Amino acid sequence: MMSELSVRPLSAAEVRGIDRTAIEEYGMTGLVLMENAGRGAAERIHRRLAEATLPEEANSPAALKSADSPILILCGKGNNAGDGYVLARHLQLLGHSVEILQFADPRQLSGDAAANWSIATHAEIPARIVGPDSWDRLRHDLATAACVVDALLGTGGSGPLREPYATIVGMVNQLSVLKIAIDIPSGLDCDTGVALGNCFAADLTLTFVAEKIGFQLPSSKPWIGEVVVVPIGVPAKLLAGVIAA
Ligand SMILES: NC(=O)C1=CN([C@@H]2O[C@H](COP(=O)(O)OP(=O)(O)OC[C@H]3O[C@@H](n4cnc5c(N)ncnc54)[C@H](O)[C@@H]3O)[C@@H](O)[C@H]2O)[C@@H](O)CC1
Ligand SMILES: [K+]
Repeated sequence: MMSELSVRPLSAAEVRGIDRTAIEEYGMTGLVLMENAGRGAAERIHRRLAEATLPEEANSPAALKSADSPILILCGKGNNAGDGYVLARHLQLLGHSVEILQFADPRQLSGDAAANWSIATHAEIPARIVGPDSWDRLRHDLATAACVVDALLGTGGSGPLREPYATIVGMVNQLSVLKIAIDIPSGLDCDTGVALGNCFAADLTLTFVAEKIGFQLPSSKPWIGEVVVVPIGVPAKLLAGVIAA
C-alpha cells in the first residue's frame, strides 16, 4: 500500500531552508507555498469542527457554540499571519463564518503576507484591527468563538512574546474555547521545546512540512496539543535528505 512521505522532525532553520530552496532554486513562489499552507490548514480545521458536532462530542466546547459563531484568526505581521489570511479565505469557501483579528498595523506587512492581506481586504473578509482600547470586547468575542486560531508567530519568532501578543495569548489561554495553532504555538521555541514566557496553549497544532524538533521534547507538551503535519507542496526531491528512516 502507498503511504505519504514522512519527514523527520526539523529545526526552524531547516524548514526555513527548505522553503527558501523551493522558492529560490525550484522556482515555486512563496505565494504558492503560503496558499498550500493556508488551504491545507483550512481543510483540517473544517474536518475538526465537523467531528466536534458528532453526537458523542455534542457537549464539547466547540459544539456548544451557536452555529454562527465565527472562527477568529489572530494575526501578527509576518508570513504566519499571511497563512492566516489564506486560511480565512478558504474557511469562508468551506461555509464558515470567520473574522481576522489583526494585532499589528497592516502597513507593517510585506511580501506574501501583504499580498494576502490585500486579497482578504478586496474579498471583504471580516477583519478588524484590535488595540488595547477594545480588549473588553475582544475577551467577549474570544470566549464565544467557534474556535481561536493562532497566526501570530511562526518560525520567525524569537525570545519571549512581546506585547500585545503576550497579553492576548494569556487572555485566550484562560478560555475553554478550542485553540488551534498555525505552524507553531506562538511563544514556543520550536527548537528547544521551551516556552520563554506566555505561550499559546493549543489543542491542535497544524504544522507545515514536518514536525519541529522541539515538539518531541516533554517541555513542549502543554503547548502543542495534537500535532498534524500539513504538506505545502514542497517537491519530494527536495525532501529526500530529510525523509524519516
Ligand atoms: N514563504 C515562506 O517562507 C513560507 C512561510 N510560511 C509561514 O511563515 C512563517 C514564518 O514567517 P516569518 O519568517 O515571516 O516569521 P513570523 O510569521 O514568525 O513573524 C516574524 C515577525 O514577528 C516578529 N517577532 C519575532 N519574535 C517576536 C516576539 N517574540 N514577539 C513579538 N513579535 C515577534 C518579527 O519582528 C517579525 O516581524 C512560518 O512559520 C509559516 O507559518 C508558510 O506560509 C509557508 C511558506
Ligand atoms: K502560530
